[in-house]
Amino acid sequence: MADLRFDGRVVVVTGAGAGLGRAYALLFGSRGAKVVVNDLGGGRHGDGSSSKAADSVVDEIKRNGGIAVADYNSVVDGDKVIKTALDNFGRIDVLINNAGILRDKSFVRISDQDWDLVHNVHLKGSFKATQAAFPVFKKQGYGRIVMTSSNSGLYGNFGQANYSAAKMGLVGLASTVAIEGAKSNIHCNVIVPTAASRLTEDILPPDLYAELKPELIAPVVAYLCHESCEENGSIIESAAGWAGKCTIVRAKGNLLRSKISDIVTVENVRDSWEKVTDITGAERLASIQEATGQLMSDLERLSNPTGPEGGSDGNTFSFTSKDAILYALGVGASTGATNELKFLYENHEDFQVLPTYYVQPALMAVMMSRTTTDAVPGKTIGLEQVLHGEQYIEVCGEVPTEGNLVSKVSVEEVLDKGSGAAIVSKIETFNESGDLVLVNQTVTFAVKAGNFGGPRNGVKIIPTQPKPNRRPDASLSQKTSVDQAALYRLSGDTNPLHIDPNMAGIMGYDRPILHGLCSLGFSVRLVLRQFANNDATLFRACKLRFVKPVFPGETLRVDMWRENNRIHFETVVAETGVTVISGAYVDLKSVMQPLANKLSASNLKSDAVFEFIIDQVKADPNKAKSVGGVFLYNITKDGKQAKQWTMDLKNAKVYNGKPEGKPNTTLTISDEDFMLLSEGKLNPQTAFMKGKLKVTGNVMLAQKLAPLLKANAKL
Ligand SMILES: CCCCCCC[C@@H](O)CC(=O)SCCNC(=O)CCNC(=O)[C@H](O)C(C)(C)COP(=O)(O)OP(=O)(O)OC[C@H]1O[C@@H](n2cnc3c(N)ncnc32)[C@H](O)[C@@H]1OP(=O)(O)O
Repeated sequence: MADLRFDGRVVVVTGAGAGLGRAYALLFGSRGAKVVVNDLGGGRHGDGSSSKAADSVVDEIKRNGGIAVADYNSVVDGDKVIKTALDNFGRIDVLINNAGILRDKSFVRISDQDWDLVHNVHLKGSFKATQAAFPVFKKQGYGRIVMTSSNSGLYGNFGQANYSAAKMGLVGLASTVAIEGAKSNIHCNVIVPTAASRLTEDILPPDLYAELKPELIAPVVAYLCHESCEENGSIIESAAGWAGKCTIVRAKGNLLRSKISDIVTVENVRDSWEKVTDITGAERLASIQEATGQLMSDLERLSNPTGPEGGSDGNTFSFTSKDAILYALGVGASTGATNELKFLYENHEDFQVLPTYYVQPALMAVMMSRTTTDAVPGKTIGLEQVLHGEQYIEVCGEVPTEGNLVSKVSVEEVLDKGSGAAIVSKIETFNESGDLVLVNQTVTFAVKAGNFGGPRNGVKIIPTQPKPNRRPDASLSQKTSVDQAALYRLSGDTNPLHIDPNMAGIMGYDRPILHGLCSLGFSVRLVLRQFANNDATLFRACKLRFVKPVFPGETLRVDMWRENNRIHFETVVAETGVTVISGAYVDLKSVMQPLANKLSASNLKSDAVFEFIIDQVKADPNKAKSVGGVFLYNITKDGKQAKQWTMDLKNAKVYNGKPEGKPNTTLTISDEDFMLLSEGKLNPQTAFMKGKLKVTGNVMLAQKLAPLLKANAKL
């Protein structure tokens, strides 16, 4: 590989008259850089000044065929140092803040002057020079900065309180400069050298001192400043031909209270101290956002202390009909929609819980246990990095419409997906008699938790299924509300990602995203509407993958394909055309047949209440005068009694008598009668009997329908 060169680059090294600074300057000079050799030429305690030190290094560089100029300014006037570079070479690419002095004294003996001088040279000097160079770097979209810290700063050292404080200050300065510069390709790192220099000559033992040649550290600093080096915001320690990255780690720690309403007592702290200070499994946090995210995670856990870690009653999920109704509202059920009142009114003769509500006990159990957060080896997964990846739910027993359910969570496998980890959890849920009634499988996608060496493909994960290769058999759309997530979260998933713009920002979204389970609830409900006449008892199972986020306010279009009792579906955001749920299906116990099939002789002989869909008329938003509606009739086995009917007359206000229908089917009615129908003042059966509502086109439909309705009318 080619040598790493700095041709055309201008490098400023402060304190370059001797020691490390000199070694840096010589190395950069020998690699083609134009070097500004800054040195005030003072003593190591910050006294005096002379041009000698800088001049001799400049001479040395020149003797070796390099290009260099001397600068004698104090770094406290950092802008002047940078000006020297600009005046002589017209640019600056690299700044090494290296200048330093010592004023060692035991802590109580440090005078204000000792403190100020040390801080001025190390911390303020680095600030001034960097601040002067920064706009130039920003303008040219390139810059490399090195701050010089010390083990004395990282760990403390007797007699160096002023120096330690300044050196640790440089770490903070570099961390923020690194963040602010990143988008302009400005990198800022910290070097922690241990070298033989005039600052260390009487501190280190002589034989060790001899081994600590600055020339062994200079290549590390030079590499950090090369355009090919991507390191940014790091602390690199180097000495005697060794280098390693230093980092600050945080213990797993411990919650000091059980729930949000508790206070923290001194005794709580004492009792937790062992866990607070146990650094087993300690982690490096990548950013302040990660720290905030984990804090939010903890607050979440304190606010919902139902799990074993929260400290109360395991994975018991208690719910009433009110909770199920709140959920139904959260996933878009409406009293204005055909046959959905039963999901919203506890006194309805056929009150039902939407089957997807039964993912709630599973999700709550997963969120409240540590099984997911601790699933990836060597990492603790924070709430700020989890997305709902996939979901499977199967109703395998009698689930009550209110009561208690107990769930058991186990992690089945953890998949290494590169960009993240997919944590596959199985949740079995039991009713109060101990019978297994639900099986859920949740795939949690932990962003940036991949590459841990785990398997990529699972054996236990329930697979998604590709959609059939044809146009959808049916599509239904529904717009979510801008407050959809605000409403949905009241059902239990209070993850701030869905309501708090800050949390959304931490996860890289410009606004909060909708709960995956809310999109799932909308989608499955529309499948049930299309193929199960909204009968939740026909639901058996469902599987899907969340492939892209949904934002509250977007319209969900559910495209459906029927293959026997399996309804494949895909959910797309209508406004953008982006697929948000894929590989999905709902398995029904049986599918409500289209009218023509339903009217077959064998069905009529059935003892069961006979239900059928007369026809489905799709609303066409592009045609203001079309009508959307589902005509639903329930007729007893002998076909005599019309038990119930409903018309969904959405978009009907401008109806002109000729709605769009399925091919070959036209429903005809006058404007006036249509309005009466929509207001519930005219019964559809009466309308049909009186010839006010005509079904034409679909001959079979019309022919089979007429005698039935006539028979009813005679009653
Ligand atoms: C502890 C508490 C538990 C908490 C549970 C959840 C709590 C809730 O409050 C959280 C939510 O509701 S979040 C909202 C719903 N979810 C979403 O919006 C996620 C949408 N999906 C995405 O953005 C991407 O798929 C994304 C980001 C997930 C992946 O995208 P990429 O990183 O670009 O991955 P990609 O390159 O497409 O694929 C890489 C490998 O990963 C697999 N994969 C992709 N999406 C997946 C998904 N959704 N689930 C599972 N695996 C997924 C790919 O198949 C690929 O693997 P392979 O190459 O082996 O096929």
